[in-house]
Amino acid sequence: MTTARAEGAVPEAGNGSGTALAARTRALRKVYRGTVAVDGVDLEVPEGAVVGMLGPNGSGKTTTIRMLLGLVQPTEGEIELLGVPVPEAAEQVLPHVGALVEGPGFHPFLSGRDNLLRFAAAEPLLAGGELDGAVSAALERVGLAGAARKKYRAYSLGMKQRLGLASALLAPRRLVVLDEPTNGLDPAGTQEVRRIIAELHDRGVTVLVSSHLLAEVEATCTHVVVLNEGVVVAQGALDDLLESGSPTLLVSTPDGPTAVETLRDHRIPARLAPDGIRVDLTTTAPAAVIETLVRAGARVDEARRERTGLEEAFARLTHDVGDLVGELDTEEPEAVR
Ligand SMILES: Nc1ncnc2c1ncn2[C@@H]1O[C@H](COP(=O)(O)OP(=O)(O)OP(=O)(O)O)[C@@H](O)[C@H]1O
Repeated sequence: MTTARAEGAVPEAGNGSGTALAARTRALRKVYRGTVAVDGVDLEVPEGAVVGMLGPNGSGKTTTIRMLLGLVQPTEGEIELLGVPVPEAAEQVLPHVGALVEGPGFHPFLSGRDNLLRFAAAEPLLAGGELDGAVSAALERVGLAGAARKKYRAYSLGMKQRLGLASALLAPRRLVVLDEPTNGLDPAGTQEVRRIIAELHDRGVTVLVSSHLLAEVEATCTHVVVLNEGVVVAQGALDDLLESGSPTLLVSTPDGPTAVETLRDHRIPARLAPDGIRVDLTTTAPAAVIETLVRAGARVDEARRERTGLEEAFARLTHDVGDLVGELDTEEPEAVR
């Protein structure tokens, strides 16, 4: 992780706890007319980290992010941004926080550039003489310089998303919060978001990014927080999460169902995978798995050890697919969005 200094001025208060956190919540809860959206979330976003927020639909990601930014009032709980409590000190801290959330309120009949100029004028960290330069730099950074004079209503979904990103980057930030930043972007746009996140990270800016794209999170984030039904089911360094799963052996075989049944008979947990079967190696060595299968007459085309992928860890934590070591489900695992 980088130790580079963050952009911009440092807010006066620090959290004084030793481990600096750019954002943290305690027992954060939100209930919407009987629906518990967020249920006691203790979030920790270390300074300088790129934290990916993952979770199935409706798990509370957007609600958590909107509470952090003061856009939704919590039912209960505490929030600190950059070491100071919000909403109490929101005015002091929010200028240091850039955000991309749904519905940023751009004017449809103004150009992208003029929309950004309006936003820039409201940035306490930008002086009047800096507005033009800040807007040009932000447009350049998100690849919109060529379409800066086009009306917002003529923008494609991807261009609108880029403009939202540009508004998050208008002023120097210490924390940037991005809710689904790659929504509506083509592969090139997705690549650019990845580059922008890496660039922010290099400058020491903390990034909190929600995403459904597990591969994206695996490629860009240093830390992960996984939400399920409004509850944090895992958080910490990405590498720790990836290492926490059981080692598995991926066996390519045309005899999947029989192979799984055979292994179960030998008390070796396994389940069907799209490309063969996945076998839990917690208590069994790969050689014993292969020998058991071959003896039972199952064809083994290939066998290789797998590092636990984020998708596997995510599925395990949110129970979106059959539990590898639990009751065997011979149906295809449900796809993870
Ligand atoms: N304004 C609202 N009024 C009522 N219920 C809401 C509101 N916003 C969210 N919810 C409910 O709160 C729960 C969490 O929603 P939230 O949008 O935070 O989840 P999410 O993880 O961001 O989902 P997605 O991945 O689909 O965007 C859901 O059950 C949702 O229906």
